[in-house]
Amino acid sequence: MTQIPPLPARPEPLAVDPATTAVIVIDMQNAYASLGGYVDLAGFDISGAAQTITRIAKVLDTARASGIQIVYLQNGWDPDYVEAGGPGSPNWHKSNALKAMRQRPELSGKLLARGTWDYDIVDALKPREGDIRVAKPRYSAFFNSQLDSVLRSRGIRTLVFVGIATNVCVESTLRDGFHLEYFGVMLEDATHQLGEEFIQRASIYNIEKFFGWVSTVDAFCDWVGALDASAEKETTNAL
Ligand SMILES: NC(=O)N/C=C\C(=O)O
Repeated sequence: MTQIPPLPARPEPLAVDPATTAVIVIDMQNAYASLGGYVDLAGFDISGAAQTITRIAKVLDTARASGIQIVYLQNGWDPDYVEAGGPGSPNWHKSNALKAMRQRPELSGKLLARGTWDYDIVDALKPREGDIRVAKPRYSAFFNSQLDSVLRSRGIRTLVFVGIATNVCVESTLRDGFHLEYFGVMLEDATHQLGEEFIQRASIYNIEKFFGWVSTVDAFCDWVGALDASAEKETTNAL
């Protein structure tokens, strides 16, 4: 029986079984990754998003080809924003999408509402057959969502994170996953921050030091490729 090599990661290589691993795609929606989407309209620099999309596409192609489960998260609310909460919710006060719509009423109903272009996953990363989609109404994908039961019912133990934004929904979800006993690995070059570059480094530090492991797109894809090659060799030898 083939030994599964550990996934190269920082601060140390991590024992990962691809059969109990999911790639978690955080909020790769037009809102976060396209010009004219919510974060662009709210004044954030999204010039790094195009490169992030290309790298995520490589991770997803590799994962799909070797049967690793992919779970897409989609951030947002119903078209009437009931799920966003009213003034009694900190989300009403802190969500820059809700603030932008209050300041610019012409945007009302257009940002992060299910059924809008803003809410949709970007064209280059559309989910395929076999991928799972989970809706999330808050930064952490574990809150008020089906994520935990979707993962636990499939025996998933390791979460490989890609998506936007590193310092908000990616880090929030990885942290909550840690507290729920999931092993979280962030592919640093398949994520992008909201805010200045030092913010990305701060999240990487936090994850590496306290909440999980940090790896890269190439390291992950090479690791998957090596697993596939050794499984193929084993099959050939058994014939
Ligand atoms: N997907 C995210 O990280 N979102 C960050 C901010 C927001 O949704 O307002």
